[in-house]
Amino acid sequence: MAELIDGKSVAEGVVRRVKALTIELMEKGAQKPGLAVVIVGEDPASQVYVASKSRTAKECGFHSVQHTLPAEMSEQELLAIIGELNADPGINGILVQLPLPGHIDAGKVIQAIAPQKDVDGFHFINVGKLGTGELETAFVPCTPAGSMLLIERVRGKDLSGLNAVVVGRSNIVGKPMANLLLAANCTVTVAHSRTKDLAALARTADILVAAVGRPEMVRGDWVKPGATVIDVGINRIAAPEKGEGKTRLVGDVAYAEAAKTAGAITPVPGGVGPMTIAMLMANTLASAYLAAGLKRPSF
Ligand SMILES: Nc1nc(=O)c2c([nH]1)NC[C@@H]1CN(c3ccc(C(=O)N[C@@H](CCC(=O)O)C(=O)O)cc3)C=[N+]21
Repeated sequence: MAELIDGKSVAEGVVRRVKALTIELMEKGAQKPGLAVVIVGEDPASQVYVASKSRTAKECGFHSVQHTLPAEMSEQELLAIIGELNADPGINGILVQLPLPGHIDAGKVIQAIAPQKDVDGFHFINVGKLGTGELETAFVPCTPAGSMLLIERVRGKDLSGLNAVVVGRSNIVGKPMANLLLAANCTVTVAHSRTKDLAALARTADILVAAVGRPEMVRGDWVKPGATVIDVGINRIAAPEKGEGKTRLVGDVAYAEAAKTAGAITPVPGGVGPMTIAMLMANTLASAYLAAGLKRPSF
């Protein structure tokens, strides 16, 4: 049976360290790290995540502001708010919750965020830094950054020569994940919906990352014995066994099957999800350290 990778507990450790480093920063005379979370519209799932981000920011000792804006607001109004946050010296990190309503160009909004406050790591400057290995000053997207910390817990920091297969090629997870694994000396393959014989490819992976958004797509017989399996998916599916109208969360990996063969595997919930929020705090802290002219702490 695979080792269960406890993302919740690793995330709690990251938050504890952020909290301690926030105190150290303030002892040096700098101001509190400030995080602004912007949410447009009333999507209930988004509301839950945003509330959790604001709560964790407070727990870290941050200055935390939340802008909850009406779904009908114009792109221009949103860009004006981003401009104000860019200019506000009390704010080190800006996160605009995605998805945005259809009449707002998300790409335009993301590129309007000052790169040094882009704690999601979605701005071209940060994408380019990750792609060229400028990891000292890049902001790395939170989900792949958190996944990488979990992989390092199992396999150490140098992943030289390991085969990594990333299933999914999104800008938010798959591509940055592939770049991080490459920077750690893995041999990386990025698979997607057009990949031929995905199961056979997955079976070559010492590190298998599933980030496709398809419930339980990765089956037990896709997993190489001893592999480290990172399940990025969070899918809510019907759970009639729990009662009529009930739902449950599952990942992109069929957990019970995969856990028989894997060496280590992340659960859903309690795996990558909590790490995403913890790394948002770590990125905001890093931004505050850099703004104060200090070396950014590593995680
Ligand atoms: N600009 C932007 N940045 C994001 O990072 C971002 C976003 N937009 N939009 C939405 C997604 C989603 N996301 C999650 C964060 C934590 C959990 C999490 O903590 N999940 C828990 C449980 C969740 C539950 O019970 O519903 C877990 O996996 O254990 C999930 C999802 C960040 N996102």
